[in-house]
Amino acid sequence: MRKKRKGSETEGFENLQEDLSSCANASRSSNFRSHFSLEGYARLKKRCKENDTVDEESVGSFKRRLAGVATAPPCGASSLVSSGRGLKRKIGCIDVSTQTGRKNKIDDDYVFGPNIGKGKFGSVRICRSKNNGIDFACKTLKKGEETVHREVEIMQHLSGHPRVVTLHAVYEESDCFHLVMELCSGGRLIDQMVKEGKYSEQRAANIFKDLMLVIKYCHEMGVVHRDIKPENILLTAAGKIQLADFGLAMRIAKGQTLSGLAGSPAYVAPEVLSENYSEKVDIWSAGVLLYALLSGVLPFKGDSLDAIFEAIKKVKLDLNSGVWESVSKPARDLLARMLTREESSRITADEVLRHPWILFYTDRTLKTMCIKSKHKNQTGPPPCLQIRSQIEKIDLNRANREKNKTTSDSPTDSFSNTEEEEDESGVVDVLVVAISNVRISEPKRSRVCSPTSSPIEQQHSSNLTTTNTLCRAF
Ligand SMILES: Nc1ncnc2c1ncn2[C@@H]1O[C@H](COP(=O)(O)OP(=O)(O)OP(=O)(O)O)[C@@H](O)[C@H]1O
Repeated sequence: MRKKRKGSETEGFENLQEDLSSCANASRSSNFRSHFSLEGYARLKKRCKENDTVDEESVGSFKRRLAGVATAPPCGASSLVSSGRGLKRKIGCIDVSTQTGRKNKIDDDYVFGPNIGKGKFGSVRICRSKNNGIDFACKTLKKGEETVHREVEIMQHLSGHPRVVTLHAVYEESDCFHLVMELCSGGRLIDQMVKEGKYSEQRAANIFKDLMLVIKYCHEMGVVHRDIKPENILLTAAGKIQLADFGLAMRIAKGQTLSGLAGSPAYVAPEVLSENYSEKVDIWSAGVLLYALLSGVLPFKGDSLDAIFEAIKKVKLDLNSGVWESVSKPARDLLARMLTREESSRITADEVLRHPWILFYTDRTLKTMCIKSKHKNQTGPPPCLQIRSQIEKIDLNRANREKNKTTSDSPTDSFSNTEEEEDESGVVDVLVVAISNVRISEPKRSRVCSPTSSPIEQQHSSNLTTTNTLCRAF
């Protein structure tokens, strides 16, 4: 039987109504806002319960809070720690880092600059090292909630991976922690998505592969992030992603399940709503993000939290019509495998990374094909170049179609189906060539959707035309 662990994340958020209205407002300016607090919802639910059973609930919630602390394995105790980088980081875990901080005050070592972000638990400011003049981001977390201690500990545990925001130092004061982190000066992925709209498949796949590599790393290190969303994906100056905000992250051992309501509504997995879940929730959330990258809209929408949750539990997505007609079948196949409601059938991070769509669209695969083709003494351009130029042509055609759609007032000016179908079959052909040129492990059939027909058909039916005023799309 799986052990259950309860987080304390159902505590501490007062402003559900404020969250709701700010989300509604945000959805007017940018139809991709989706991230009002799930904790607020939990709190509201809890408050209703409290009216009936005040004493019982307060004792219960206190116990749950304690359980959240007590069950998080201490540094170095996780059974899931793989060798290498993570292990090295774990040796210098929170105590050592905090001790270093205790010798000096943060003002001795850094000069504070402007605020660059504000989160639930504190602010983020730029700070410049007095020692070497390098700029960092300093997140100051007020003590009190045990989630704060957990965030510091988990960042220590994970820091060192190239796609996790690096934690350089922790300074502890009587009432707060200062986390000195690598500065991600490229902003947040969400802002880029809002600005640029939907992404080409190649671009989406390259961003997404990096995200899945870091999610896989977290899971191997026994950590569930629980809040995967583009707001928490930062970009370096070079445009590479960095996973940030481990404020809701939890340690999890193999076979354990978690039970606290945590996450951001539009991205939350259905099993979180039943309060019994595992690290697979991150795969679902990443699937929601992939859907948004490829289509420009969020899959699960509603005018209230309850409506969003109903959609997450019940709506069958249609990946066959509308915007999806110009998205390749392998991309839709991957999405269907990630947005599978049955947790045990949902693909793992490793399987996502071995999916043909990821393998095909990421540069490494194209390079591999180039190297292979060199050895084959073929005449004419190597297949990788043919494929690359085909992809570029397809992306260009799509971009042109989109441009024409937005600049034209007349519906008759839109591109014909024939053109879209050509692109579609082009992509499929390209993938067939690619797949035949590289060795690809198929995701284990037993772990993915039901065996009868295409998982895409089984998973989805049209509901995307419903108009919502909240969290519509971006
Ligand atoms: N390392 C960093 N480099 C640059 N900006 C950062 C960095 N870390 C955080 N920020 C900025 O500060 C904001 C808030 O940070 P973060 O999400 O970690 O805080 P939080 O309190 O957990 O937020 P939330 O309320 O969204 O959960 C981010 O959205 C981002 O804009």
